[in-house]
Amino acid sequence: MARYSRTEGTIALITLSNPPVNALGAAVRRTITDIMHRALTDGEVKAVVLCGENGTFCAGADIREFGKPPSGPALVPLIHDMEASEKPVVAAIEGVALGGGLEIALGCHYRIAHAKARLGFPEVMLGLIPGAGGSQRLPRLIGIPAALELITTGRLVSAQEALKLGIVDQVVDGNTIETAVKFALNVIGRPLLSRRLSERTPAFSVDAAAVLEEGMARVKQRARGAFAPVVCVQALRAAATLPYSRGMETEEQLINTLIDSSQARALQYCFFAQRNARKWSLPSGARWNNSKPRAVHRVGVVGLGTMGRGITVSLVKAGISVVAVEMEEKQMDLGMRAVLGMLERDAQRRGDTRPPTHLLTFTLSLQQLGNVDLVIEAVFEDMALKKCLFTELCNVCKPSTLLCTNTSGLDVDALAVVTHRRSLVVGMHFFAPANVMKLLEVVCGPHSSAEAVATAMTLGKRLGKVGVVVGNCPGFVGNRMMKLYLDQAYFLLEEGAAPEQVDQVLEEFGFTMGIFKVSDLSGLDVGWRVRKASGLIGPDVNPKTPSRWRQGCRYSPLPDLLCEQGHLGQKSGRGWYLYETPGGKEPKPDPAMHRFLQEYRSRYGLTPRHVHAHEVIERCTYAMANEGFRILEEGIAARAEDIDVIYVFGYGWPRHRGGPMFHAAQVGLATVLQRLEHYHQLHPDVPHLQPSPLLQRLVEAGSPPVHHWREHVQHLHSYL
Ligand SMILES: CC(C)(COP(=O)(O)OP(=O)(O)OC[C@H]1O[C@@H](n2cnc3c(N)ncnc32)[C@H](O)[C@@H]1OP(=O)(O)O)[C@@H](O)C(=O)NCCC(=O)NCCSC(=O)CC(=O)CCCCCCCCCCCCC(=O)O
Ligand SMILES: NC(=O)C1=CN([C@@H]2O[C@H](COP(=O)(O)OP(=O)(O)OC[C@H]3O[C@@H](n4cnc5c(N)ncnc54)[C@H](O)[C@@H]3O)[C@@H](O)[C@H]2O)C=CC1
Repeated sequence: MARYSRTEGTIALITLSNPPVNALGAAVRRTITDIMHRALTDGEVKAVVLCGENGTFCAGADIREFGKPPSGPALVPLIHDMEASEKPVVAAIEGVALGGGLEIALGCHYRIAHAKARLGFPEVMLGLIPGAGGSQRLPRLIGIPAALELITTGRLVSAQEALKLGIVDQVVDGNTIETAVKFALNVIGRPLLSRRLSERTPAFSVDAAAVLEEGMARVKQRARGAFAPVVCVQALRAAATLPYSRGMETEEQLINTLIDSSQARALQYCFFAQRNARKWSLPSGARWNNSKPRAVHRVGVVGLGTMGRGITVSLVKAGISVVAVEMEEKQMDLGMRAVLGMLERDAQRRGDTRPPTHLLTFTLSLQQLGNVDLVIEAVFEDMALKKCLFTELCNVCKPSTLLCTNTSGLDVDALAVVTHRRSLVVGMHFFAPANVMKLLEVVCGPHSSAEAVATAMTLGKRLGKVGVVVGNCPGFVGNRMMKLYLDQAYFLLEEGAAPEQVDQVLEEFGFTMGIFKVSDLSGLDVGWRVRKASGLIGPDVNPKTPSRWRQGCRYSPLPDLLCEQGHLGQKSGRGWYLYETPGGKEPKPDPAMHRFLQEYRSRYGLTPRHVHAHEVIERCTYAMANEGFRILEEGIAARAEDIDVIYVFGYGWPRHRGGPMFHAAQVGLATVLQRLEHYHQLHPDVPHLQPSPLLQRLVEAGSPPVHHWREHVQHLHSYL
């Protein structure tokens, strides 16, 4: 919990000890409070050094305790007593000093940090503000503008940046604790008044008022409905305008508005869901912690289009050699320029003079893949083409090479069976732009070996991705749910809504972008090709089939009609919205689209009605969650948390709403069930609105918490 020892005769050394990150659980707070008191009252002790065990100072509050009844002493009195002491207290910061950990360090009179340490207030990412004086002390130390930026974004700073900002007094490369002890010996007896941050007054100028006002406007715009960033600005305003003691009262009032909020719960859920996603397991019993990944030094990327380029950039940035293969000269040239441009811009941003281009080889010949450890295929979404390629790759690559596909929804097993190395085939489904988006679905089929899954997950981690292992089915998890979301959005247009109305509601809910803007951005032709390939449109459709009916259920031909007219989205200057030029980025509501929708509705005898915002949200999000329950039941996702991680990191789902499954739980499963029943009654030709059996069973079981849903899956399936 925390250890007390004496060194150099007069120095008390207090070591936090709560692996893995020395989080400040109740027991730790109790111990540290007791031993700090002992150190501060022991006449023989002249100074105190506070450090953490195993190279980590402290990652802040124990997040697992949030939401439970409070126990143990609070941090505020401990920090206050420490700061008020006449004995110098020195923080020796290694690893991280985050949240409550940094608040303790700010209560110390001096801070010495190791060169590799990182410091920050990530509370906002958990739906909170620094609640143990951090919002009042940091601005007194580094000024309002810098504190505003750090607290509202949760950004961590390096030791070097912390030194520049004035958060730490010294950065060391060697032994931090020894340096801190020497430092403490040196400062014994010096006056401490100016070292007590609570005694300082932040200069509140007209400038600071403007900074806070601008900060509030910026934060509100970026927050997408999240409360915590806004409350952070309010806390900083208190720091700037009130004496310290009143500022502390305000901080307490403000954190109390957040601590039990549904947003804080959702964000804290996301924190653990993201970490739990790494803990995959397969039906064979293979797991993340008993499966050895293969070493990957050299990767082949086949296809240098939109996805191949981003994947190549991610790999090179992680220091991995890439052999990029295209099928024709012109595409290779375009791809090569795009990749080099992205790397150049990235190097400039980071202040590097040269991008790591020595890691790149561009070629038109698959033969150059003989020596790669892993291939990522990113050619057109065409099964016949991919099968040919996999057969060829099998002949060209060494027998141990893993063959991965970036398909967005095709059958990974069907590709595995054309190879002589089925166990070495997995999906590595990146999201566009692949060098930016964090999500990686690792698609595991019945043949995929644990080693292949472990290698793909480990490679994803090296690339800075959040990997989630999913089973193989059309669209996997993300795109399978996305299809139903899109269907609902099209149906809402048929029934009377406009694209910009649907998007506005979704953006107010917190999505990064409305679904129609996303569709314009990705290109309407992407889905068009998929629908053609799956026989929903094209020559295979019986000419007697009604236009709004396919495969036994309601179908909307709206996107097909737009594609036929060449309205493909941003790239063609027109899609669901109008753009100034082809390639334009600014969507404008399109009067021609409104006329088109009117004509469409009258052609099919649809009477338009006013669609309420709550209906947009309910139909889109409950349809997604309902499919999520089916996905869980089929074992395509192992946990509801995994589905949520996929939506938060790959589809712009608002993190402060936790993901579609968590959202359903927060709304109440009984309500979701009842609303789905209602919508299904109104639209019996839309089978996916029919409540899934798992949802019904969960409601019958009294709506258990998300972590217990898996226990209600009737037949644990063989996928995951
Ligand atoms: C620390 C990291 C940067 C490490 O990253 P990495 O090396 O990549 O490892 P991870 O896989 O992320 O983590 C390893 C392992 O540790 C677990 N873990 C990490 N951090 C925490 C944590 N803070 N609490 C619990 N567990 C943690 C993680 O889950 C992993 O576990 P595993 O999956 O089982 O392996 C990185 O982890 C990170 O960024 N962590 C989060 C840091 C963070 O957000 N800190 C801020 C926390 S909030 C805070 O500190 C606020 C306060 O302290 C203010 C206190 C007042 C607020 C009032 C609250 C009321 C509480 C009740 C009593 C009142 C007490 C009082 O008033 O004082
Ligand atoms: N675009 C997107 O948003 C996403 C696409 N995907 C998937 O990624 C894959 C690639 O998609 P995009 O990059 O969008 O396609 P794209 O059309 O932009 O690029 C495909 C590239 O593959 C090249 N190619 C085709 N056959 C080849 C061959 N035999 N050998 C070498 N190169 C060949 C083409 O010349 C082209 O440059 C598809 O399977 C797609 O479903 C996955 C996630 C998102």
